[in-house]
Amino acid sequence: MSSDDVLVSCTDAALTFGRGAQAVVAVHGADLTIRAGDRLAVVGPSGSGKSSLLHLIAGLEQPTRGTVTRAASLGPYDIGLVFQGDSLIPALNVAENTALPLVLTDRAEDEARQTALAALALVDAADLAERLPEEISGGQAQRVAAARVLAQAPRLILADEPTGRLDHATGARVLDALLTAAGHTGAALVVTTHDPAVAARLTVRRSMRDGRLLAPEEVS
Ligand SMILES: Nc1ncnc2c1ncn2[C@@H]1O[C@H](COP(=O)(O)OP(=O)(O)OP(=O)(O)O)[C@@H](O)[C@H]1O
Repeated sequence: MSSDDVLVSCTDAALTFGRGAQAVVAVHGADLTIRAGDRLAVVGPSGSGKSSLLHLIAGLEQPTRGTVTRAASLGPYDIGLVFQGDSLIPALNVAENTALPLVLTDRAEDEARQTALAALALVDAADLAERLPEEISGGQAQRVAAARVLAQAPRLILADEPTGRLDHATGARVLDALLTAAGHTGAALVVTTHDPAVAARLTVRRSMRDGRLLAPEEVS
């Protein structure tokens, strides 16, 4: 695989919150290369640093040591985020939220809506299209966030515990949808999870323990 395929590379990338006695090292020098088509699970218990690592990869946090380099060709809309917490815009309904990345990149409104509805159907959320975020549950919001990234068709999908608040069957469906979307576009997919069954669906697994990213465990 040529170096052209490298989307993000982390070299000894560390992230520390706070200073002195209060300092929390969320990520100790992590080395990681993400290439087009990669399917990576970052597995670890709560507090092990998985979200912090994703934030470094996404550029939402700057490393306090080491480097995180993103390919020059990777624009902001080439990275799709499915993150924990409220990421939907309260004043927009579910269909509008899902279509937002497309509208922001100047896609025609009709086309954006059709793409959004198709993406919502893929995660079994088509019936939520006209509801406002305050009218859906946390688990449903997680599915909508997944649909939004499917509609966006980015080159790198970063999903932070995308199945965390979902029952097993719905979680599997969301993961199916993310894998299908990544397969269609050749995007790289990075999923954090504490669930070994979710991790087993991805090609490479890396464990995090106390902020340390362990060596890759590749599976065929
Ligand atoms: N903004 C912050 N300020 C201070 N400490 C933080 C901050 N964000 C995370 N941390 C700390 O960094 C460590 C790693 O947190 P992180 O959220 O990355 O773990 P995680 O593995 O994603 O956990 P979870 O699965 O519960 O989301 C934890 O000790 C956490 O308390």
